[in-house]
This record gives sequence, structure tokens and C-alpha cells, in this order.
Amino acid sequence: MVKVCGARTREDLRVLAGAGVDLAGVWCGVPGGHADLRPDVAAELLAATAPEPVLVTLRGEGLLDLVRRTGARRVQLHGHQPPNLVRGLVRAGVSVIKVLHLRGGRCLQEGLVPAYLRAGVSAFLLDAADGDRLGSTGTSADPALVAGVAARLGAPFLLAGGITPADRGRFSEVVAHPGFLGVDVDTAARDARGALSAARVAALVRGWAGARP
Ligand SMILES: O=C(O)c1ccccc1N[C@@H]1O[C@H](COP(=O)(O)O)[C@@H](O)[C@H]1O
Repeated sequence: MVKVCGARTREDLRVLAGAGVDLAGVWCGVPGGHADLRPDVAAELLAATAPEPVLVTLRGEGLLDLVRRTGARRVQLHGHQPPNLVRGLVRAGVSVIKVLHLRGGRCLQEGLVPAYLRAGVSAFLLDAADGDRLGSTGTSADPALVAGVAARLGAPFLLAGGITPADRGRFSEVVAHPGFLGVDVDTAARDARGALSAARVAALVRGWAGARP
């Protein structure tokens, strides 16, 4: 499975669908983010069916309201949202991907994993953090650390953090894990101007296609 983050327009979704991407991240509630959208604009993209759209947000406060306003059916929680927020979303019929941040040789939220699972999280996303920066840090996660965390998760997971088409070999142990769902990419899907590039997205899908579950 390949997820590409930061779709801003219907044309972006068309490019991603054409390349065979499975999930498209639509940002709302990512202050200062290069692809952050107003709730009404995000709602338009979240109504699409291919690729399957995912609301990506750092929001904690007002999250349920944001989800209602955008009509999101799937949400990726980047940040430090607690398990009770996940439970509220799941009760509202939303499928939740919770990001777990990796920094300094450890997973910052590993102690909360059982509580997230009890709250009904559908999958985790393991992403490299850099200091206080979350998301698109340009930092790649350490494959051995990811493999170790994955072995203890007991749940399906996606991998993010500066992933490129050439990284599959480096993460071979992670790819072989039965819970591995695929990769989530922002930076490597874009050209020098920061626009989604059909050629780069196609290369990502080629590089990771064999890793589809
Ligand atoms: O990119 C950001 O600034 C960002 C901000 C807030 C939440 C998520 C963000 N990016 C996410 O980071 C991963 C990995 O991206 P990359 O391939 O390392 O550039 C992806 O989920 C982005 O949506």
C-alpha cells in the first residue's frame, strides 16, 4: 500500500489515482503546513473515492467538530492526541490511524499503545520526529528501531519518515513483518517546486509495489 500526503486539489487526487496510490492524505488543522486546507476545501477532497482520502491533522481540541465539518471517514492523527480522543472518533464511525513518533532511539508514545488499541485504533503509522518537529522532518527512522517497535505493536502499521523509492531494501525486515501495510510519503512525491509529481509518485509506487499486503 502507498499513501501520499498533502493533496490540495482534485487534480492532485487524479495524479495519485492514475499512479495507483491507495490512500491520499488531505491536511486540515496543520498550522503553517505547506498543504494545509480550509475545512470546506478539505471536505471537497475528502468526499472523493479514489484514492481513499484520509484527513491528516495535528488537531486535538475541536477534533470531533473538524471531522464532522469535513465529513472525513478516515483520520490520521499526527501529534499527541490521547486515547480518549481516538475513542470519540471511533464511536462516531471514523477509522483512525494514530501516528507514533520515533525519536532518540525510542518510540515516544509506546506506553500508550495498549490504550490506543482499546480505544479502537485501526492502524498505527511509525514516523521519525526531529526535536519538537513532527512530520516531514527529513529524518529517516532507523530500520532496526522500526522493526523492534513493530514486533511489539500487535497491530497493523504504516511506515513514514523521508521514505524514497529506493528505501525498500533498507527496511526489508520491516516489510517482512506481517503487520506492515505500506508506506506514507510526502517529500519524495514532490518536484523541486513542491508540487506533487506524477513521475515521482509513479517511482514510489514501483519501488514499493511488491510491499502491498
Ligand atoms: O510535513 C509536515 O510539515 C507535517 C506537519 C504536520 C503533520 C504531518 C506532516 N507531514 C507528514 O509527515 C509524514 C512523512 O512525510 P515525509 O515523506 O517524511 O516528508 C507524512 O505523513 C506527512 O503527511
